[in-house]
Amino acid sequence: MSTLPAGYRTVDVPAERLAEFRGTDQLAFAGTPDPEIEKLLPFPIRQDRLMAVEGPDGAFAAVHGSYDFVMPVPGGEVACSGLTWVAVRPDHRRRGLLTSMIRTHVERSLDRGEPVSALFAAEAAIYGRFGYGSAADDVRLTLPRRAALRPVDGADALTVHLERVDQDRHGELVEDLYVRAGDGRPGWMPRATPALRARTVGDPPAWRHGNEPLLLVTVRDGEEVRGLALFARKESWGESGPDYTVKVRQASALDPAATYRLWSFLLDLDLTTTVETPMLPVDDALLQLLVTPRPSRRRTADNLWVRLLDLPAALTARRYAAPSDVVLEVTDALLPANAGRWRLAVDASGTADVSRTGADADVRLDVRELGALYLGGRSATALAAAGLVHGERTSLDGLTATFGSSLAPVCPWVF
Ligand SMILES: CC(=O)SCCNC(=O)CCNC(=O)[C@H](O)C(C)(C)COP(=O)(O)OP(=O)(O)OC[C@H]1O[C@@H](n2cnc3c(N)ncnc32)[C@H](O)[C@@H]1OP(=O)(O)O
Repeated sequence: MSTLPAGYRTVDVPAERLAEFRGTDQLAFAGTPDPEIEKLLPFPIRQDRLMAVEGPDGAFAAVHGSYDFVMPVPGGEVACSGLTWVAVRPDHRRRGLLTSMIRTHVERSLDRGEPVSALFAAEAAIYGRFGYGSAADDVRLTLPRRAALRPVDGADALTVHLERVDQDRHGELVEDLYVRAGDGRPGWMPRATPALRARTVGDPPAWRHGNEPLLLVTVRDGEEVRGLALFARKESWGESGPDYTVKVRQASALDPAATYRLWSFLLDLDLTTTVETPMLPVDDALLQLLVTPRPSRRRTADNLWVRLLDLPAALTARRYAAPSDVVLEVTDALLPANAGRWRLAVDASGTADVSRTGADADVRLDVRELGALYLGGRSATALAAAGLVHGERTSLDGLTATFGSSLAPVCPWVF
């Protein structure tokens, strides 16, 4: 059902209108057209997953797209429609164009058999109204040079190698280490296409903001790469000498020794005084290794927002941490098929059976909060303390235990 004002219509985006799609996005985000970026980095979204809204003059007034991710979830994975490139021209905003695009997005995602959608929110206040719940946080640390790490056996035997990043040669290696280091962590989206991998290692001059060209450091056990980081230094000279900053784009390690070796290299580069980490999960090994876990600066932010589109398919796609037999009463203003009472029966193996029931509800919540719980990074008990979930304390604690994940969810790159 369209909510568009008169004169507007939803349209596909043919190849010949890709420049107009980009231009609409740039108008909304104050972006600058850059042919060099377009040459170096192929457009990352499949043509058939781009949509636009035409205004009364026939030009694009709003656009959006989605990635076809396979998102890790606790104990499994799920087809996930990664909403992105959402943009409404400033001269067409607050007329319901986003609201209409969200309807298009959820309908098309469901038609493709994608039970879940996820996104990064440009502004955190936008997406809750559409049933997206804040499902993960990330932390970024600013660390002083030589921040000490607790020692790890075996780290001294590892070697480090430094080279400039080569976009053509290094994409596969960087992605391979990234996926293996993720180790099934919920939300850890793979960069499955060549276009996304190109962005991971891409280094167009317009992205550098005064940094040197991107570097790759690998940590090796003999010839085997056990860890790597993408980073660049920013030159700066103060009154008392060099004051460079190390900006780390990605850091991936396969074991504690490689983690130690990688970060001890990044934390003690000559001429530098400050190291900025990439987005890290809230339980990242670096946070455990720091002798003084009080960085110069620690910023915690909302990471993935998750929306259940097909409730039973989404809930059965993941495994659960504890057996359960609970009745959930769910509200969903946008997708009534998800609303009502559902029995979530989890067996000893963590496998769920989800079915409609007429039984009394143990826990009442909106689909937004179910999305927040989905990746295992939120507590039903804590959400209830904020008045967002309702039920007896034993039911809430049980739900918290059932939905929990041993690894905190995060996606360490923005899509
Ligand atoms: C996943 C991503 O791609 S995130 C990127 C989102 N894009 C941007 O931030 C780019 C700049 N901004 C824009 O393009 C637009 O202003 C958008 C997409 C944020 C909103 O588009 P609009 O067409 O104006 O939204 P629409 O008119 O459908 O508003 C729906 C509701 O959301 C609210 N809303 C919209 N944007 C915001 C916001 N930034 N903060 C808080 N509320 C918002 C509206 O007030 C409205 O509320 P109501 O239903 O109570 O009246």
